[in-house]
Amino acid sequence: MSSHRSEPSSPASTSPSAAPARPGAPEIPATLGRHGWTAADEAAFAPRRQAGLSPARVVRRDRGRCELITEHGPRFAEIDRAIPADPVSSPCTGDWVAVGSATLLETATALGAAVPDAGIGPAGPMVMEVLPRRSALVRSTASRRSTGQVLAANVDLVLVVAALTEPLRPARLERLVALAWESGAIPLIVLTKADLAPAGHTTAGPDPFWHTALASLAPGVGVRTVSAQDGRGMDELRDELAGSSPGGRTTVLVGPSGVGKSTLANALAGADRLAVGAVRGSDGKGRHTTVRRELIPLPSGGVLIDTPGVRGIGLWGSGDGVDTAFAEIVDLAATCRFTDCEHRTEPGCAVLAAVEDGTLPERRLASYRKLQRESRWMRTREDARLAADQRAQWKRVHKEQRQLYADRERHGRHR
Ligand SMILES: Nc1nc2c(ncn2[C@@H]2O[C@H](COP(=O)(O)OP(=O)(O)OP(=O)(O)O)[C@@H](O)[C@H]2O)c(=O)[nH]1
Ligand SMILES: [Zn+2]
Repeated sequence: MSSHRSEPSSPASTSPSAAPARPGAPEIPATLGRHGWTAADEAAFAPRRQAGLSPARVVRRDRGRCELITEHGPRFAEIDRAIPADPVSSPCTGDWVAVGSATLLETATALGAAVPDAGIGPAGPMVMEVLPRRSALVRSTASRRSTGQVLAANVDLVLVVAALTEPLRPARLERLVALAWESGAIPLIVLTKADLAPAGHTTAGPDPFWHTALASLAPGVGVRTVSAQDGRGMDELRDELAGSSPGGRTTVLVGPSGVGKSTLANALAGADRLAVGAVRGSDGKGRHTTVRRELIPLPSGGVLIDTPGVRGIGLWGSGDGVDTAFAEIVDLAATCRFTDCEHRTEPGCAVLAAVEDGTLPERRLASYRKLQRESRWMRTREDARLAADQRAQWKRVHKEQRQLYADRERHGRHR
């Protein structure tokens, strides 16, 4: 339902040649440049190139293989067995990977008769290495067997989406913002459906009530007010996503159902997102069927990652389930010598003893600590006095909101 009129032209997305680079900087393959690959990345990759590898970005992860954007366009690739298969180490959407060639025989063995149709070609690509991530959105799992699942990698910007037509939900927003910070990305709150919101929400910022509320629950976090319906705020948002660095930013959308994430993604991505079906490699050799676009280069610059897993991240639980999920550690901790034991260096620590004798996997303790940090952050935010202040604030905000809606209803839908 994109209704924006002007689509800022972007040389990076239309130029068939390599993206412009600083003098002396290595050339960047155009397809990769559109997906965020920079001259600095290329320079760092040089030794791997010399070893015959080439860079690619993971668009989608299927069970046994990946869909990649390579310098020759989209490709399916197998994953080398040397890469650990756990949900943290193995490639996920947004990862940059080093790709080598599998022999036809290996490919054929792995994929059977599907080889020619899958467009793998005579020597299909093989993901040999996941390059170091600069950020990772992780879904923590309560499962004892894993420490979490990486849902998206190398994300720069997390758009925490909320609709102005719904009451502000402080705890949820805080959790999503915390999650964004935790991932290594930068959160940006996007308030949608400004066309339906009370007067006072402008491109420059939300009305004073929301503004005060957001400033206290997400200090230092930018806020954008948009409407995909009438296009307001969209150009500013596009600029934000494009960023100022050559590769543009990689952005994800998070937030509950119905706040307008799909609508926003469509407005940002234009027709690109709707490209469903056969995609032909730029060399004309391979034919690929793209079921769903989950890593989308934006016409105005930057890359959008939009996967169902990422969208819903952080919407379950509230961080206080940590102790339930790690009940055995809580039990052990009850027998530590010191009641305020942090299980780090304290003498008589039952938790460390259990790690020592192998009954508690160290990984599990690390995971517990990570989640505890997150939930401690939440608790700080929920400090009693602050919470009371905030409650009063929300009451004012909601009252004001109701009043504005009521006025609007009375005076018709005009401003
Ligand atoms: N008036 C108005 N309606 C909007 C706007 N953005 C989204 N909507 C409507 O809000 C409803 C929900 O939007 P979606 O984009 O499907 O929301 P979503 O967050 O993607 O929801 P899920 O797909 O369930 O995650 C749809 O009916 C949209 O048409 C907006 O800016 N203005
Ligand atoms: Zn202890």
